[in-house]
Amino acid sequence: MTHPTPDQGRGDHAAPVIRLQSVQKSFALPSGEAFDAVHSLSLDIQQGDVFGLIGKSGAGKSTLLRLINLLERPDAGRVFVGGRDLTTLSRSELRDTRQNIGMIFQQFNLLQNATVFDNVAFPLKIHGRHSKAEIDARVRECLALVGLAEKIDTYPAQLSGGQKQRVAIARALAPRPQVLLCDEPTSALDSETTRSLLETLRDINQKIGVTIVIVTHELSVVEVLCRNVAILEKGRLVEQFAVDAAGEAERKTALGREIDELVRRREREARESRPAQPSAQFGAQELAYV
Ligand SMILES: Nc1ncnc2c1ncn2[C@@H]1O[C@H](COP(=O)(O)OP(=O)(O)OP(=O)(O)O)[C@@H](O)[C@H]1O
Repeated sequence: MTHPTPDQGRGDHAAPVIRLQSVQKSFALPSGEAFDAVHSLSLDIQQGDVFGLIGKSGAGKSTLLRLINLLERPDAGRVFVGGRDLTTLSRSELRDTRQNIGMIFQQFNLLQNATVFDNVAFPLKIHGRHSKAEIDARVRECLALVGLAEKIDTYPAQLSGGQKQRVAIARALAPRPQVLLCDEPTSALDSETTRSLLETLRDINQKIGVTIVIVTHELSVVEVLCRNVAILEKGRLVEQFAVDAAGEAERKTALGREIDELVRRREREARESRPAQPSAQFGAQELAYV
């Protein structure tokens, strides 16, 4: 099976790269009752977008993200990525299709006993479709993309948190996915490292057109990185808007109003040519609603 490259995918502006149709996911509580973590939710995400998922703790953000690559299988509804309905695929078809969906996590999830090279090469090697030379070239390309070319022979234990997350990004991008799912990718990082990682993600989105879906509890991450954002409450999508459309519509949620306020503040500061202070960008106020 061949996967469309991001470039191929970009040609079709009408079809979303991700389409969730009435997806439902329940978990069994210890009492035996079912708890709806994601409740009949529909969502389209366009190719090349940087899309944020936010909401209070327990709102269902991570579950929703994991439904996109079927790490969580929906109890009902359909999940389309790159035009394929993942819910109808066999195990081996799903394994193939997941090459089109990279993912990174809060705790990086690197192979500790493997070098940076072997970590990034891993998804290419397990598929057995690439020659040694192709793998070598692709690993170097991906490490250059995340600014870590010189760390190729290093082990994860020798890297900082930000560098580990960059390796994870390089590994996720190695199979040339259309979609990169990010589950709280900056939560384990300090504010300086967060800022630099967000710049890298934005750069990658612009350079290769990969669609980024990011779960975060930091509103500043949405404000700095995302083009569109969806707000979840109790497993439902309650609001969705373009981040740069601050002030154009009344927001339904407190989180929506807070994002608007952050965007407006940044615009005011830009007009007054007064750069925002790092502490104001990644401060405690973003955590207040968790
Ligand atoms: N495997 C599971 N088994 C049982 N309950 C689960 C499971 N995974 C998630 N849940 C429950 O589903 C709800 C949604 O969880 P989820 O992790 O998606 O929320 P979240 O918005 O990402 O929260 P946080 O910001 O705290 O990570 C929570 O109440 C959680 O306890």
